[in-house]
Amino acid sequence: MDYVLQKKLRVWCSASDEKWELGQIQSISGDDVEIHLVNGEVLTLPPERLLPANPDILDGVDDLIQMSYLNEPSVLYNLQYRYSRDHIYVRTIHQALDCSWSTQCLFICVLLSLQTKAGPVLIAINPLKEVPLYGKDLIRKYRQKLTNDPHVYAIADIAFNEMLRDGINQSIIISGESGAGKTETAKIAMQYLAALGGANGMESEVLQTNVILEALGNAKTSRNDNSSRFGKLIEMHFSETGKICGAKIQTFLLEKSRVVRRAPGERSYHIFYQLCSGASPLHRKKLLLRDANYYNYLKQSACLRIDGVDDAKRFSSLLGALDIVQISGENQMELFSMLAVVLWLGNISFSVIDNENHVEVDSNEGLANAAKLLGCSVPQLVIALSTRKIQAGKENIVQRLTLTQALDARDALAKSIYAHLFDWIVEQINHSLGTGRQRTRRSISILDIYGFESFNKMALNSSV
Ligand SMILES: Nc1ncnc2c1ncn2[C@@H]1O[C@H](COP(=O)(O)OP(=O)(O)OP(=O)(O)O)[C@@H](O)[C@H]1O
Repeated sequence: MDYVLQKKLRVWCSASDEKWELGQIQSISGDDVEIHLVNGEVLTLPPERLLPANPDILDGVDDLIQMSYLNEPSVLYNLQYRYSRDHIYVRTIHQALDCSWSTQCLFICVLLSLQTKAGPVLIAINPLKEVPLYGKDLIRKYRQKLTNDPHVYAIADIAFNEMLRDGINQSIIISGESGAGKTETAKIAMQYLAALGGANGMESEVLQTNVILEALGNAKTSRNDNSSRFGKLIEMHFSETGKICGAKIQTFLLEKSRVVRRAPGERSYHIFYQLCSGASPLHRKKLLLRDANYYNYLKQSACLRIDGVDDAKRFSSLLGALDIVQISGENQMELFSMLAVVLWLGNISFSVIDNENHVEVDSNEGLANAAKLLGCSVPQLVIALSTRKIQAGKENIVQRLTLTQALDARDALAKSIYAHLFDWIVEQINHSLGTGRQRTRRSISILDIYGFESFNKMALNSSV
């Protein structure tokens, strides 16, 4: 900073705690530094409120390491400079990731290609609009090294080449706040790897898994219309020649409570709305299906639609993806009927029958349809939802549940069915993608998970 003061260079001024302003030092008198801001204002501040700014020749550099000063305002200015020109990617290295600014930038994803140590890092700022940065032509350019611009493709390319060259598995970690663009970024990386390793149709199977996982594991939240409510690790396996020969998906921490409860304005998992609006008349009849607004679990948060999203169309894409991933027609029907069970469970109600708040199950359509789809009798479901068995000595005593307990039991059953369904579909996908059949020791894993936004708590070297 002494040098900057001496030479009267450009500085960042922190006049208030929230905002940094760019200016040029005009004069120094004791502890007072007079700065002319870019907007014409003149400020007088002590040196500790100033940080050195980079010369304007470095405005918008595509690698943060090229910057002379790597302080918070300089980095944020660089990101904003590039972002306003639709350059949403910036390269850096993990040592340069300073938690003071990285946790403050809302829309940031970081990709790491790890071998035994942390590899290159890419910062992506969500454009929240279509940008002309993707597609076959660009994939070819990155593949043929015709461009060196920072990009997810470049990161995937490094991972791919290192895997092939050294025969060592690679990992790409994607981190960022909700809505930062993690899932989209993971898909872009997968598309690049699929284009490189495409051979026998396995690549389209791998890509279609996203459609299925998003239908079952994503939902509209207040921050993101397509928020992943689970974490996932996708392992793509390659042959010695770099062809995709299998994949394995691991999922973590599905938000089960969303099935039965959520904040107003948010939705449950997309698949429920897709099923209700897209199922064929035959499916509707078999599944005893009604419209989404008929189901308590869906209508409670007063949000049945997402602007610009056609749930029926998405359902037809889902059916296509289930076929491509080779989920049999029978298994698809099992999946849909269990989803219908969950919906009907939410319509089951209870009546208090005594002054101790004990209940009996109301005999309604929800009860009859849930029992029918579950393949049990109505009395069996009534017992399961309104009573519990307690062992007293050698005897089993059956106790009626109170209203709160019965509602909890019903919701717990719905959540448990959904969570098992989610795990089951992932198992089916893994089976179809040939997990474990070939151990090639060549894989690229892509981790897309929320909750790693705080880089000061994240040990990059140990997180894979
Ligand atoms: N590269 C991109 N180009 C265009 N739009 C994008 C891009 N990345 C993200 N988006 C937009 O931002 C939205 C949110 O992105 P995404 O769902 O990937 O965020 P996320 O970090 O995975 O959020 P969550 O943690 O809630 O799942 C996307 O639905 C898409 O509209």
